[in-house]
Amino acid sequence: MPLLDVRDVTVRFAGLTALDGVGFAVAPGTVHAVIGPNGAGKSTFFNVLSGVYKATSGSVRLDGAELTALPPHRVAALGVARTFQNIALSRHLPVVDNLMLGRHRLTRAGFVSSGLRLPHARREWARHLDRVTEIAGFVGLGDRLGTPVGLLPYGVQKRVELARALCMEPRLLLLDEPVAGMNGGERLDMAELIVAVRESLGISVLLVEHDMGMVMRLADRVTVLDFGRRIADGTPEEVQRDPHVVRAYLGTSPDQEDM
Ligand SMILES: Nc1ncnc2c1ncn2[C@@H]1O[C@H](COP(=O)(O)OP(=O)(O)OP(=O)(O)O)[C@@H](O)[C@H]1O
Repeated sequence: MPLLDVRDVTVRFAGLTALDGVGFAVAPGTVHAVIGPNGAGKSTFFNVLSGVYKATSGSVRLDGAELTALPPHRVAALGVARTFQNIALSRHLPVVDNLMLGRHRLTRAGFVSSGLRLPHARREWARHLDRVTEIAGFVGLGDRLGTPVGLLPYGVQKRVELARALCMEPRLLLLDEPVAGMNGGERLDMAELIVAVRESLGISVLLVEHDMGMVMRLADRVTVLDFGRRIADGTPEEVQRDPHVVRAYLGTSPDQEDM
């Protein structure tokens, strides 16, 4: 059974069909990319998956559970965590606080609101801090826990965002343009980290990305959207050869073009 099963999803905004009957499946333990030219519907799709937009019709299931009508916090509780195109972190807070906020939905005592007055809240906080420290080490932020996020280089901030999503202990991680705005070295580091997330943690990754080199290297499977429709779905090699895809990208070969 696929981890994520997307069927016939349509999203209409007053007069405009942003997604038109899109379907595909994400297998457990894989990296799956969604690509497409500007305006193809990729962000809309991510917003449907994370509960920010409601699909006009169609269904999205995670391990059989229907996500389609759920608000974002319920989708997150079922195990879908996401990062954003533009960094969405508290810049003045240290890395550790940003990561602890990522754990909030997992807390029973609600250590943030209880202000650590109760012993069981303090114990729970310590347990979460251990796990946050472990995750920070995993993404290479072990020595940055006390640094305010705003003082970190851009590429490192993107890692903090990914770490915060991991702190939610997701089964599926949605990455919205994880290497946008990064330099070459930062891109390679991020690619390595995404592979590690899949291989060491066994978490499935669904990413939207414009950097074709990255997509072709990383993804096990690629779904291509154009004008809200799915025009191709397959391995990176299959998709690169697909004439619909080549045409959608204005006749250029996808592996030659940073779209
Ligand atoms: N909230 C909204 N209200 C109205 N139209 C919207 C809304 N969000 C997206 N759209 C429209 O839906 C279409 C798909 O947009 P979307 O942002 O999903 O594409 P995209 O593939 O993510 O593009 P890009 O690569 O430029 O980020 C576009 O025509 C866009 O203008």
